Amino acid sequence: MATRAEVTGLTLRIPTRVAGRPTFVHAATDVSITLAAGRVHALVGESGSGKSVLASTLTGLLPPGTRVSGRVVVDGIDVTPALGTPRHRIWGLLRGRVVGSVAQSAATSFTPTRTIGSQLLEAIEALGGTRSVDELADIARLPAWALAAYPHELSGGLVGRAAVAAALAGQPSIIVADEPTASLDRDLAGQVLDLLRDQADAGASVLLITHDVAGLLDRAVADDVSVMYAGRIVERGGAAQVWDDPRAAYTRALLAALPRNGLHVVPGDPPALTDLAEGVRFEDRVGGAL
Ligand SMILES: Nc1ncnc2c1ncn2[C@@H]1O[C@H](COP(=O)(O)OP(=O)(O)OP(=O)(O)O)[C@@H](O)[C@H]1O
Repeated sequence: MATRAEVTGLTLRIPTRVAGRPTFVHAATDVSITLAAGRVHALVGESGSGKSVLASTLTGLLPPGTRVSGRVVVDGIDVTPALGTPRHRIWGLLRGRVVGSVAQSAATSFTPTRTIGSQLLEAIEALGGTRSVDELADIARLPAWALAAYPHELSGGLVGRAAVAAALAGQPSIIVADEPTASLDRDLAGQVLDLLRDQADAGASVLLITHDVAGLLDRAVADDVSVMYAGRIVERGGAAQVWDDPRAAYTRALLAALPRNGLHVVPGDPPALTDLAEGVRFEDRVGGAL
């Protein structure tokens, strides 16, 4: 199975200020993750655990001044030296063409005053894609009338599918989808997840960032799962193993919070990632509640 992207021992510290005092957000600590051809890798964890920042290393969009150690290889290219330089020419070659992004908020990723079809055409031309707008629409199961529509005329599900179509305009081999189902109901979310699954089945490597564990389970969409807590990967493995036999207390807590498992809300609050103590663990958060 070909490796499409590999993150190894990645630590990210984002400069920020708390009460006027300069400090760092511990967004990622010693993170390793592998994206392989033909597979959907789900990255799950509560809000603020560092999932989006980690994903932005694949597109070179880290916050300015982020301190980086570790290694990121995309499509065989070691992009580590370019991680802090969003305008580095390597990102112009990779963004959209090798790494396609499905935005967190699909609706706002389109210009409101232009039709979906014209924006897809523009993306294809800008990225030198060889698929036509109709082909993209076909892959994303967008009806023909949706191409002539303005973004606000489409339902959430259709905008979600249009966002997947846009991400595919440059025929990327890696697709990063950051909460692509965030504002969708269960059926519509399922349609978007199915599209991403189709892309993996056609050979792409998909990084699917979500806190919707129920949606992942319903569609059996993921092959691999990494669970992130406070900037660290606390569990990784094949989806069946992680869901059926979770090793980490945090994974068990996420699963117990699902309605089907009794809706046991994850106890306590996620830690702030500023001035995070070294080696902070979920077990410390819940104390004797486990
Ligand atoms: N530009 C930035 N400057 C300072 N801190 C940032 C910046 N971007 C993200 N962070 C911080 O990095 C940490 C991780 O954020 P991130 O968005 O990656 O979490 P997440 O797991 O994706 O959560 P969500 O699902 O809410 O997006 C948070 O503490 C966030 O406040």
